[in-house]
Amino acid sequence: MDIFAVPADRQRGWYLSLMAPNTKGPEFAWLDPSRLYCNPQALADCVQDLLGPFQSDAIDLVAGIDAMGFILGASAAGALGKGFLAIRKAGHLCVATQNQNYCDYSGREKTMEVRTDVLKPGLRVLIVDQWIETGGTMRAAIQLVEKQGASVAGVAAVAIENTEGGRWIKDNYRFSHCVPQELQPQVDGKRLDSFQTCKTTN
Ligand SMILES: O=P(O)(O)OC[C@H]1O[C@H](OP(=O)(O)OP(=O)(O)O)[C@H](O)[C@@H]1O
Ligand SMILES: Nc1ncnc2[nH]cnc12
Repeated sequence: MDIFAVPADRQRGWYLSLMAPNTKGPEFAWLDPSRLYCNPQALADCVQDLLGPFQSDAIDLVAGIDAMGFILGASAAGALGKGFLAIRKAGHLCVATQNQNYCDYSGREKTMEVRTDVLKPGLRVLIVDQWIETGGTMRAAIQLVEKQGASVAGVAAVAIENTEGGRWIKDNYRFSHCVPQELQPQVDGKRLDSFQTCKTTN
């Protein structure tokens, strides 16, 4: 697989085939999307697809979730000409923070935090993360933004799995993702046909 190759037609979600399957076992997420960020056209198209549904929406600030959400979030902020707020896993920020406990796909209890000197009522925030599986992580980020009185303008991730938490997000917020309808069953089944190519050529 040439990870820098770009197909001539660049069909919607073409870059999703750059995502790599988990080869390390059940303690890890079932795939790693981050190889697509190495291809500049893939990253640009992914960010454009994430921002498409928000074209006519007012967004004041983009928030990205620690860690991989920083990459897409900061890219989206740059594309929009807006600032970027880091929502962090707890224990890193040396300033006053508000915390939120949550549970993610790993089943482990976690805490995330955000600084208290940026968010305020009236601020419209687009929250970006790499992936939404159970939705626990994104829900915690939403709670942090809303607890400080800001509003969630939308939620964006490469994929939103069809889980209870994923559906809750789609039912309650404006959202975007990059998965074409015909690929969604593969995402929900946690196995992409494109993994076959990874296996034979990597
Ligand atoms: O919907 P959920 O079940 O809550 O899972 C989604 C979260 O899990 C992944 O991050 P992870 O914590 O693995 O960390 P990383 O971003 O540092 O890779 C992903 O990027 C989301 O942040
Ligand atoms: N990065 C990721 N890839 C796939 N599934 C996930 N579930 C949570 N994070 C994920």
